[in-house]
Amino acid sequence: MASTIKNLSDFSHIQVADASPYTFGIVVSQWNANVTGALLNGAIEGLEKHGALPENIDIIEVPGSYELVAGADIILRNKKFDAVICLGCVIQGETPHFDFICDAVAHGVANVGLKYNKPAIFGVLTTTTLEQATARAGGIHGNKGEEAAITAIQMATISAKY
Ligand SMILES: Nc1c(NC[C@H](O)[C@H](O)[C@H](O)CO)[nH]c(=O)[nH]c1=O
Ligand SMILES: CC(=O)[C@@H](O)COP(=O)(O)O
Repeated sequence: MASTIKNLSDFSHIQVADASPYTFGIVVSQWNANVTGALLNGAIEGLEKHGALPENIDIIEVPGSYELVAGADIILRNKKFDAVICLGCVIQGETPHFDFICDAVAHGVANVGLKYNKPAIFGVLTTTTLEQATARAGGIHGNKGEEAAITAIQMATISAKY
């Protein structure tokens, strides 16, 4: 398995840019709040560790991961963030509902970034178990929220150059 015993959030191999010039929007879903709360903490820590100013980080909550796209659209329509981070946790149940949500959110986040010409980062866990989710929200496999924050910084830096 690709992620077996690996910390997926190890960024020691890259030079992360200075985040202080940039503004960030974070949209976080309330479903599986224990997990998404840990993702949010990881994202905030990741941004501030690399210089992002607390006053340059706006956070909004939405009900579920499906609403992350609408939330990102709303904040991008009202404020020119340098990047938006979408954080959620979708855990598979008994029906294909999981597949529809994950597909809609993945494509929706990509499309909202293109719509506003801003980096929109997909920081959504899509797991078959709660244990897999917690392992990726500050557990043995790192923190997907921190990963999303680093990605947002790097993409905001690239976007600012072109
Ligand atoms: N089952 C999960 C959901 N379901 C709710 C949807 O995201 C959405 O809010 C609803 O379909 C109304 O539009 N959401 C998650 O974030 N995680 C889940 O595991
Ligand atoms: C991902 C979901 O919406 C999931 O929690 C729904 O569970 P189920 O497929 O058993 O209805």
